[in-house]
Amino acid sequence: MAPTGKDLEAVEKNRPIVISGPSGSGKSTILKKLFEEFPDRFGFSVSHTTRAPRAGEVDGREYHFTTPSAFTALVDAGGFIEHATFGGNMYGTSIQAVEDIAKEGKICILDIEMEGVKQVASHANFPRPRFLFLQPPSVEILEQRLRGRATDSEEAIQKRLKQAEVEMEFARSGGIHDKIVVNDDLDTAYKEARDFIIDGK
Ligand SMILES: Nc1ncnc2c1ncn2[C@@H]1O[C@H](COP(=O)(O)OP(=O)(O)OP(=O)(O)O)[C@@H](O)[C@H]1O
Repeated sequence: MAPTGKDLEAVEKNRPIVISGPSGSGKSTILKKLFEEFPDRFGFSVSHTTRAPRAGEVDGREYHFTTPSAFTALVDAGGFIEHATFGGNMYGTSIQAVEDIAKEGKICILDIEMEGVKQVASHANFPRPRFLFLQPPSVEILEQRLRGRATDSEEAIQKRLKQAEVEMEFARSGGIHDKIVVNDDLDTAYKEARDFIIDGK
């Protein structure tokens, strides 16, 4: 569905924030603190996916569950700000889903990976969000944190570290991000991220 002028006005008023950064850089940790401090100010958009719902998942809550043909039709109609295929399933953030958050008077937070960031930044008619990049202090510290999190296999950790180098180079040279926050001391990084998100500083 094409965006309506009125809904995009709401998006322009409550400009979404794109947060990106290597896996393990601390995006979830920072966002958790932000939502604790400001419980009503932000929202996550509901993504579309072609994967089957898992037990307990509700259409329109965890995801908008969609057939591949409906998904492709929405891609062709320019209805996504970003989309990608992972593990054989399509995922995407629709313009409508972001507008739904903005219409509630909330700022939509988009936690997306590098290819998605490029798509959002180059979208033809979606108002430009504000882009925040969260950077680990070093690849060595990132490795320690990924190991400390204990959620990934050795193979996954190596893959994430390699990808982290690519993403950090992209942030340095891409010219997209409005703010880069180095997540060394958590409280300091949180304050910097919050100042950017809340006050635009
Ligand atoms: N400033 C910090 N100092 C020490 N540990 C931290 C800091 N920030 C985050 N961590 C820890 O690093 C690990 C990775 O953080 P987190 O899961 O928030 O990363 P993420 O960017 O959301 O990763 P993913 O993209 O894989 O979801 C977690 O165990 C978290 O507790």
